[in-house]
Amino acid sequence: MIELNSLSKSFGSGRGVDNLSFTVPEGSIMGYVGHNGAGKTTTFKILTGLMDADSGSAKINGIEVKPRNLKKLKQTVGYMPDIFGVYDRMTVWQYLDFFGAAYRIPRKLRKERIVHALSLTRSEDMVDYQVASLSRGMRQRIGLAKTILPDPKVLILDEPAGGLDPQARIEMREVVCELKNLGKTIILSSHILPDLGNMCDLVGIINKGKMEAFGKLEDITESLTDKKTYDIEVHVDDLGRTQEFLSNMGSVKDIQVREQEVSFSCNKDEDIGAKVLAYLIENSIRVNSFKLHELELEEMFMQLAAK
Ligand SMILES: Nc1ncnc2c1ncn2[C@@H]1O[C@H](COP(=O)(O)OP(=O)(O)OP(=O)(O)O)[C@@H](O)[C@H]1O
Repeated sequence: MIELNSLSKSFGSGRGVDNLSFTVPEGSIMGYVGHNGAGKTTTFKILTGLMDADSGSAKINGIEVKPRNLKKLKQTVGYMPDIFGVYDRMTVWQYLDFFGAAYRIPRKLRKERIVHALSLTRSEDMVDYQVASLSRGMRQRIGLAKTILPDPKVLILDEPAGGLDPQARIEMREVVCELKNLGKTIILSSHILPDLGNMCDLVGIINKGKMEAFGKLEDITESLTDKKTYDIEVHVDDLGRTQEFLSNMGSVKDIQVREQEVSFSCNKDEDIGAKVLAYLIENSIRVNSFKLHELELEEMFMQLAAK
């Protein structure tokens, strides 16, 4: 479990983080979302003991984040920074073996751990590759393999999918979900917002050092909207009539027409979707699809960041 309690850090005139409090239960994934400079890396550096907070406190699996607990924290937390050094002249195996030794994993156990880390990150094929020759996606996977070598219970991953193409992002997401299935507690930051929506149990949206929203994605979405929006796809010849019917219905507002789609909104508490659909069908409108518009993480983020 990761617990932050009124954590603050400022850099002179710089912002850092301001009064952050949140809890990530054991075995869950939290997605940490924010623009560049929002305060994600600062949070991570404080949690991993690389930087001291000005005030507030934090605990990871019951261990207080304090300089005197640094050794215990290192055994509990694996941190993958957004930019990490790779030792270009080594092969992947040498690289992992080097870090395994640095983590003081006994030589006998090291081989087994490296094989396991390579298998979890689907990097077995790369063992003999020179680190210098790896693509960005491969490097990220090797970086993650290195992070999980000492088998930490908690993982803090700064932009693990940063700069990856869509296929590599999907693979990274699958690897992270597998780590969760092994019982790890994970915080990861990302700018790839839709990816986070699918995999995270909790989402935190940070803006200018302050947590603007934290919780389950559905709950954040719910709290952000005071209206419901429906998207209706109709036959192209029925667009005009659909618009006309909708504008004659009470409670319907914000009607918009785009290509083959018409959207409209109503108050959050009003349940008029079924009524509108029945009305359109009774009037021979050829409805291809009729659905409630889910607020995308991206849209939500833009709303909060615009504050
Ligand atoms: N060492 C430092 N000295 C001065 N200001 C800093 C320092 N580290 C961070 N900051 C400032 O604190 C704020 C938060 O930075 P941080 O790196 O935590 O953001 P971030 O959300 O991780 O951004 P990115 O996505 O670009 O990594 C920024 O305004 C940054 O300029």
